[in-house]
Amino acid sequence: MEQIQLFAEAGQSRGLPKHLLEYQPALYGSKESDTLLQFFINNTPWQQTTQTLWHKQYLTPRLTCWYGETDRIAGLLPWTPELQAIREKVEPLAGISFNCVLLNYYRNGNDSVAWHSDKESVLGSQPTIASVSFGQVRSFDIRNKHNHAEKYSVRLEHGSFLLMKGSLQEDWHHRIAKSARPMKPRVNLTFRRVV
Ligand SMILES: O=C(O)CCC(=O)C(=O)O
Ligand SMILES: [Fe+2]
Repeated sequence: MEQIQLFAEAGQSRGLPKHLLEYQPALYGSKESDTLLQFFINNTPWQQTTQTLWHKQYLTPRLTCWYGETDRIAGLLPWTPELQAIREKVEPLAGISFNCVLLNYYRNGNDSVAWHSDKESVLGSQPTIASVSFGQVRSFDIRNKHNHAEKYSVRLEHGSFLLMKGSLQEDWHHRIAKSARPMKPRVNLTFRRVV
């Protein structure tokens, strides 16, 4: 029997469930990825929101910004040419169209996103989400909600593409963990379709 491979050095761990995640390392070449990383860092009106945990408010440990064109979410900024271009590149790979995108800015290893799934009702059941990453390679971990021992990790490289689909949001949690090692900035874009 094959053993689950955890935390591969780069790219996707062996045995990554293909019906849940599709990984493509170089959607963008490294020069273009450098330009896009700097562009998004410098030209996005980043916000640090708050989260409530056990009746106490905490700053979300990363910066975020929403863009798109749906009435179902308030306060979306209009698409920019740069985001439109990326959207047009990922839509054929995803096989669906997207109407909003969440930008995440992880400034260093202390920035993170805790275990969660993206299963807001506005995304419908079994949403397909396209994720594009620029900058520091970070580990994207998934673990089965019903069996935490079942887990995988993908190292999301500069310019990479990851498609989340099927029952990923229903049956699995995902996260970008903090790192004790020094980490350079990373920007991630998750394209979603609000229905
Ligand atoms: O930064 C990432 O790769 C994941 C971000 C994420 O999970 C989200 O935006 O919901
Ligand atoms: Fe997520």
